Amino acid sequence: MPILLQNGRVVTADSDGICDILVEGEQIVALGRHLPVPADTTVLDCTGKIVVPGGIDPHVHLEMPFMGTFSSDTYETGTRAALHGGTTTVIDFVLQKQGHSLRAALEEWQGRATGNAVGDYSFHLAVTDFNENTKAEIAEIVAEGITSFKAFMAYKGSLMIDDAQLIGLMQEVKKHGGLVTAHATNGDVIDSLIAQHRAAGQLAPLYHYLSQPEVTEAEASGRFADLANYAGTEAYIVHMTCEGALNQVRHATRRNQRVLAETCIQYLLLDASLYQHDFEGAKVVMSPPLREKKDQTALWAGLNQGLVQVVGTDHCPFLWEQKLAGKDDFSKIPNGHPAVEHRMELLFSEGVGDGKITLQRFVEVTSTNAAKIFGMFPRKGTISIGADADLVVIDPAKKHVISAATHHMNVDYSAYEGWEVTGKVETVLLRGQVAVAAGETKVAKGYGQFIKRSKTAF
Ligand SMILES: NC(=O)NCCC(=O)O
Ligand SMILES: [Zn+2]
Ligand SMILES: [Zn+2]
Repeated sequence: MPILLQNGRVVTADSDGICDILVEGEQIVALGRHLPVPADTTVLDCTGKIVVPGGIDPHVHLEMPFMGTFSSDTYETGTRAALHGGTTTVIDFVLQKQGHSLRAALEEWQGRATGNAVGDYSFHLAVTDFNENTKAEIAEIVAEGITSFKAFMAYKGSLMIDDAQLIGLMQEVKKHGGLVTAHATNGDVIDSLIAQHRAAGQLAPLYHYLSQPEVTEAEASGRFADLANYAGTEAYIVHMTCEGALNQVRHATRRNQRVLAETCIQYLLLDASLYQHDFEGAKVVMSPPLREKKDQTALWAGLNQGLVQVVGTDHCPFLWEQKLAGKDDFSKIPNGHPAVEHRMELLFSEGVGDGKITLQRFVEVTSTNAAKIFGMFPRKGTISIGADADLVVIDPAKKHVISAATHHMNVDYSAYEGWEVTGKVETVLLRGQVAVAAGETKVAKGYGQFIKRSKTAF
């Protein structure tokens, strides 16, 4: 049955105006003022509402085996929570196990996702062991629509690759038209600082933060950019937190190099003062850690300067009970925090509402740029005829309070507990189906599809 979204303020990365949107099947079939209403059409009155493209969060970890446990959102709970916050597509990281193949890891992740996802999803492939066998697998992975790869420059012994592997990965991925992304922090220096703090009996969450000073991220970001420049590849830095790392991107642009950057909602809104609160700080133990106010200012500016193209979440929730594994030693606290549900509402409220970014920038950094960078545009990331009808209707004036008691993520706390935000995701369409309306999920487990991506870069 067709759906007509009538009279909303429809905002894309390059347009903004009152418009009707007609949806038939999975796609948008017409756009315009006062569109005729075909028989049997469901009409959604969007007067006074803002309609934006479905959000894309290119950085999530669902049911990820990590630090001796699994992140607590499954494909079902995580993609459902994402939909409630207007994120219709997520890109998760498949992690190769060192000594094993990329294929084995991909099959493991497909087993968790297939038939379970509520919202759409895709995969990046994290190469944790680049060798001749892995190298030979890259071409077929790209051909299957997994066109982005990740290097961890930290987490030695489980995920980290060294610079020799990194340059090899860049060269191979380049051959096949893919994109290399990196968790760009200096793992060796971090491990050394962790060891120093532990030896001194400094075991509280604060020392997680102090083990990853800004220089560890700035140095690795610069090294990643330099190696990509040598290899002649584009580079994408995930979860950038600080001014020092951003300056490395700025430096790269001066030699006309394309280094793309993603920050995450928490780095724009939360800061390192949260680590002072004894073990409570474990809720926001993540890598890299939260930083300082001056870094938040630099990141907001980076969004407006076009140096930071994407706001993701690095959604990687752990239940409080899981966090307690590090009660007596910060290095055992599972790293990560929950955010996938609130990225868009938080950025709308604190970014657009507070005048830090425009509404069109909001659309770019929550959806369009990720669709372009990761090869999903114009199927995803915009509102145009022929695009997937992934649409988010926002009531811009509605206030609501974030709480673990009401969120949909499978985690028993929120870093944003009690925050009042202005602007509420009211209705969400995913591929032509109403997926969320008035706080209820309208699509079932299994509705979410794997999205095969093209090689198209930004
Ligand atoms: N970020 C984090 O703390 N956990 C997830 C793994 C990663 O992205 O580094
Ligand atoms: Zn990371
Ligand atoms: Zn991550």
